[in-house]
Amino acid sequence: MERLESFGKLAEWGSSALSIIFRVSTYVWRRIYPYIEITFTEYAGEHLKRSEAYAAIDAYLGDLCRDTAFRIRAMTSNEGGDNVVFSMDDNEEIVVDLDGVKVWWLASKAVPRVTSIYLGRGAPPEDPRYYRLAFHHRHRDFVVGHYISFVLSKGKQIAADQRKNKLYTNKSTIGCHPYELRETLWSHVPFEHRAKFETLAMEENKKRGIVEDLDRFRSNRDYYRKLGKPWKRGYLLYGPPGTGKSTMIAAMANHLDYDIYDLELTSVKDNTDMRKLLIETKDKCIIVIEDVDYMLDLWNRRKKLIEAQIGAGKVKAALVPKVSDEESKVTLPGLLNFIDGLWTSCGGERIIVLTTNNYESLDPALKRRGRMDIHVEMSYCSYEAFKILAKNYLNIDGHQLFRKIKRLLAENEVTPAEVAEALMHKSGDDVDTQEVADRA
Ligand SMILES: Nc1ncnc2c1ncn2[C@@H]1O[C@H](COP(=O)(O)OP(=O)(O)OP(=O)(O)O)[C@@H](O)[C@H]1O
Repeated sequence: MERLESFGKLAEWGSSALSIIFRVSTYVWRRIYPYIEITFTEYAGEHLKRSEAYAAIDAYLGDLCRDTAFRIRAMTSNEGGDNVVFSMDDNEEIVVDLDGVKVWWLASKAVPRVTSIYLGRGAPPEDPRYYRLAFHHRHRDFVVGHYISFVLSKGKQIAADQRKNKLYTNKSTIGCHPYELRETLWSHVPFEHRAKFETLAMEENKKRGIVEDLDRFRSNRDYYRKLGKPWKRGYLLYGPPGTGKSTMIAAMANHLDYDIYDLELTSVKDNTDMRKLLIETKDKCIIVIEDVDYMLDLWNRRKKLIEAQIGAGKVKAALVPKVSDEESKVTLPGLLNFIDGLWTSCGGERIIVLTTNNYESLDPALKRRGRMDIHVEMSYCSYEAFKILAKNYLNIDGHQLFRKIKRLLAENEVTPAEVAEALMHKSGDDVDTQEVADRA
């Protein structure tokens, strides 16, 4: 017993002695080498939120880890699987030599004093990880004035290069018990569509107008804030099948570097679930509802049927047959509310795109400006659009047959999809103009 006690005391003295040695050596080290230390926990750059600044530093340091292989501790593969993302491990240190200016980066983690279990919903607790940057005080101006902003912009660029946009689709909520526990209402895959505005077959001035509108929208955060309006924009794309509506959405997402949420309305149980889906979307995204006329058509037919039954005295209003549990009960007012109601103010930088093959049949309430700000007609293939497709598929700017094709396109209605198909796997010498015309 006595032995144990003396052993305990010895251990206690040992740890106090170690702590004193550590403090003295730190003090002496600081006297010899007076350095400044910045802790990046609450850092926010001029135009960056805390999380964005942290992500940028993370990416910058991860990239440095890539060059110094012996420092790689944590490796995570992103969802594409073909791009390995490196990051610093806790308590790991990286020394960066910037042409004679030495800086030390240290990754650390705040250990909570009290152990707690987080059971809440919504945002998880703050990330306890943080970075420390140390440097000699004579480099203060360089580090604070130049290096940090360099790290933020470089890190942002690296993160953008690494990041793959995602294509989300909603899981069906029809037939689910209201209390069924679900991790998320959306599932996603990497978005691989390579469509760009440059390769989109469309009149040049129309295309330029859309690109300028998107760029204006993206940079207008303060403008929307000043007006007190939700930072969102509605696009209505209409035209016959195969004129490039889906291709245009992909080009928009690639241009803005946004994720796509492809909302399948027929899988949404009711308006409440639609609101839940909206709340789960992240900022900087395009929410797409394709073939909205199909859904509206369903509602109209259901409404007419019920009205006819009431009119014929077959049923009383109170006894209107219930919609089957297998069908979506989303309504037009629910959709309108989804697009511009209160719920859209829960996030920012969102674009809503509706597509339809039947513009005329759409309810005027859905088409009204302010709700759908930009209406874009995707039309049959013009000669100008054909030249873009010829460049895409055959890499040619002109050909002896172009004049004939111009005439044929003016006389026939051919979709860009049909032209694209005719040009596929052809070389510049065997373009079958008759095939283009035959498809009309
Ligand atoms: N304007 C276009 N520019 C370039 N390619 C196009 C264009 N329109 C169609 N295509 C080609 O045709 C294919 C089908 O087009 P897309 O799916 O974008 O048409 P859509 O209008 O969305 O059709 P739907 O109404 O049937 O959904 C695309 O994969 C693309 O290769």
